[in-house]
Amino acid sequence: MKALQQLVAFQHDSFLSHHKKNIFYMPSSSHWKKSSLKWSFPRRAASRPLSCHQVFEITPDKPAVVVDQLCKSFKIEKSRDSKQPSRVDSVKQVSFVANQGEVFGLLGPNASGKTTLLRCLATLIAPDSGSFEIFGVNGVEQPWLVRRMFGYVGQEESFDKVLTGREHLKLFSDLYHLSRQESRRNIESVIQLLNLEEFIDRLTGTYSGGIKRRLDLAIALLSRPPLLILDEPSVGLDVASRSIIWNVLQMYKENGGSVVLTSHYLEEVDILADQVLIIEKGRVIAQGRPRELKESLGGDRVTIRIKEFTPLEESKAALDILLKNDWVHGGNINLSMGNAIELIVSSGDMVANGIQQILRERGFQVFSYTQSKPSLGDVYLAATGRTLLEADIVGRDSRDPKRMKKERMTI
Ligand SMILES: Nc1ncnc2c1ncn2[C@@H]1O[C@H](COP(=O)(O)OP(=O)(O)OP(=O)(O)O)[C@@H](O)[C@H]1O
Repeated sequence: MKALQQLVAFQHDSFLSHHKKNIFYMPSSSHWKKSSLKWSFPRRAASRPLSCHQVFEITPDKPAVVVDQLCKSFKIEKSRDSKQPSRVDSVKQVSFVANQGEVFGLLGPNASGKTTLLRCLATLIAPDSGSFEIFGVNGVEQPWLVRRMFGYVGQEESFDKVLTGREHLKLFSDLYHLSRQESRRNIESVIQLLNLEEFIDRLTGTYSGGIKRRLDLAIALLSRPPLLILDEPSVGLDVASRSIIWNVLQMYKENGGSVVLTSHYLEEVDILADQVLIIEKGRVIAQGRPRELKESLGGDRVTIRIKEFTPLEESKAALDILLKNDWVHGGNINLSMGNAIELIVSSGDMVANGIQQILRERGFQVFSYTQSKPSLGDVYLAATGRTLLEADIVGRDSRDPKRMKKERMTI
């Protein structure tokens, strides 16, 4: 069923096989060198009206994605005596621009609206209001056209257990209307690229989560789209699969591809994304280049643990003492890190000695002390007053997995 949903989103595409005058991107890594696949992005003559089999031109002056004031809410089922509202506003007036040749990261805790936003972009659900463009084509007015421009990897599993990985790739290459030669060449290339040789002729029902995710990405890359839309591409993966996926995304970008991905891994967004949009409860709370966002906070970040697991009262008492110094600009207790004290302080080595001395004079031990430049986690904390992990726990509680699963099955 899930496979079918994904297939339906892509079955229109015969245009890819029509291009002969494409730009070719020759990959540089060893993966890509051994691969015969050249990354080719389709072109369109801008003056011509677009039709189902029209040739596209991805003009360099158009951003990959422009989202303008997008809103999406859902009706929720509830018990008669429930005091909850009957609708949930999943995405509230979100706007952003994702440039061509860049990775755009949507970062947010559970239930913040990331998947809903991506499903709107992937034309799987229609927004209630607002609009979006993909390479200059309006996705609300012409969803059948924008579907040809991206590969989509959703969060849910989308494989038929009784087919092998190779059979899935063949099925999708038929749905993309790739010529026999293109199909053979592209299938071999994506298998090599995602290191799938060992698994590709086994039934997908026997695959681990990491291999399934790699096959998902292989399918998304099969038609060589200029844009990838990826919902948490590395969630729950082992280190090896995660690094393969990260490498492939880096290469894809270096070769001119554009990516919009969601994540609630700060590290993933920091490593991969050129631009980041932080979203909470459906609203944009911060947006920019990761470095600029971090630098805008100023000062250093200090994390202190009084004990390995400090009682909350003890951490609070120590925090109160430290906040009295004018070189401490702010602080909080990180409950998800054993009640560690987190501070924003003036930069400099003197601070480290000062803090530890003050704590010892007041009878506190210092189990561990780290001082660093601000991270994306600090950007999130500064914008919301809580850590991403704390927000994740709250968000997880507000979800109704059964309802969401049912919804996804019926779209
Ligand atoms: N089909 C649906 N029906 C009702 N509510 C929904 C539906 N889809 C999403 N929601 C609600 O919208 C909010 C945002 O959900 P969404 O899945 O977009 O968040 P998310 O940031 O992707 O979360 P996660 O990281 O856990 O996947 C949640 O409160 C969720 O319960």
